[in-house]
Amino acid sequence: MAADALVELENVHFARGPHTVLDGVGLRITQGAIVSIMGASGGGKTTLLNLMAGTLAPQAGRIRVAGQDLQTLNFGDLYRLRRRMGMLFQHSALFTDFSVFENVAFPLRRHFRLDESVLRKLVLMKLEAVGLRGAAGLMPAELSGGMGRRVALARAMVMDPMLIFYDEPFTGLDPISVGIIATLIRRLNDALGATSILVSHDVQETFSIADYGYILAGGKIIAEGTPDTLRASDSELARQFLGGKPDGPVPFHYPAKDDYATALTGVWAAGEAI
Ligand SMILES: Nc1ncnc2c1ncn2[C@@H]1O[C@H](COP(=O)(O)OP(=O)(O)OP(=O)(O)O)[C@@H](O)[C@H]1O
Repeated sequence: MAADALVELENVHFARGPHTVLDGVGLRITQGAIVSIMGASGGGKTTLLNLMAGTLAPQAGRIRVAGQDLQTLNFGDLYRLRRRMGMLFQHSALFTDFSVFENVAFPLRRHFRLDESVLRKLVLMKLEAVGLRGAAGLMPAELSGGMGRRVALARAMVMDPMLIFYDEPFTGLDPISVGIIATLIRRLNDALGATSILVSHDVQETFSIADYGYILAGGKIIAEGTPDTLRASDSELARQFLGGKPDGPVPFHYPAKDDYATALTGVWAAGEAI
């Protein structure tokens, strides 16, 4: 593995039954970077995150994280490695019966036996970093969507992870909250000396904080580079995706057996393709 690569995938194949999701994916994520993974819905981005986190295993290829080959790790070593990873999902997934403080404290309580005073310090430090120390005593139901996402961010960071996965962290937020979350992702990544991998459809916000990006289509990486390189990509697929164009290499129309005029006059059975 190259000296400064924290995550490296080589020729990774992953299928669900007969459906190939990833077809020979290779990528290299540099230590300290924020890297975005983009692509059309259902293209395998979340699958890719799960493979890097070791919660799914590929049918072929290699995945190395922090110099360790995930496929050769035993359960204990994989568990220890995964403890050094943080995750933030689209739905903040806060525990509704726990206060903000207890939500953020949860990973620490689960993995360590800490004095309450130490735990309190660690939790409040992370809540302060996301601007919500004052909300420590609130319940999740009392938070706005943006606040909830910030609490989830504090929880994802509370163990000082080396690697943080974000799956659609901006979805469902107003533009101000999106900007706050994006800024926090960059700031916390740099303050913790972490590496972040970000799946998002929000091209503008993602490119404002990402150092490098990959675009996934048809199970393969079809473009990669800095945000500027990707914006200037001559790949039609990349341009269609980044420009949000409804038609292009990914067609607007679901494939049909007949042309439109024939379909209007034809007869067909229920469920038959027309
Ligand atoms: N648990 C599962 N069982 C069966 N198929 C699945 C499962 N999870 C995902 N898939 C399929 O794998 C493919 C890739 O899904 P994945 O969620 O990785 O895509 P994605 O790019 O993250 O999509 P989106 O942007 O919509 O979240 C899809 O065809 C999806 O239907």
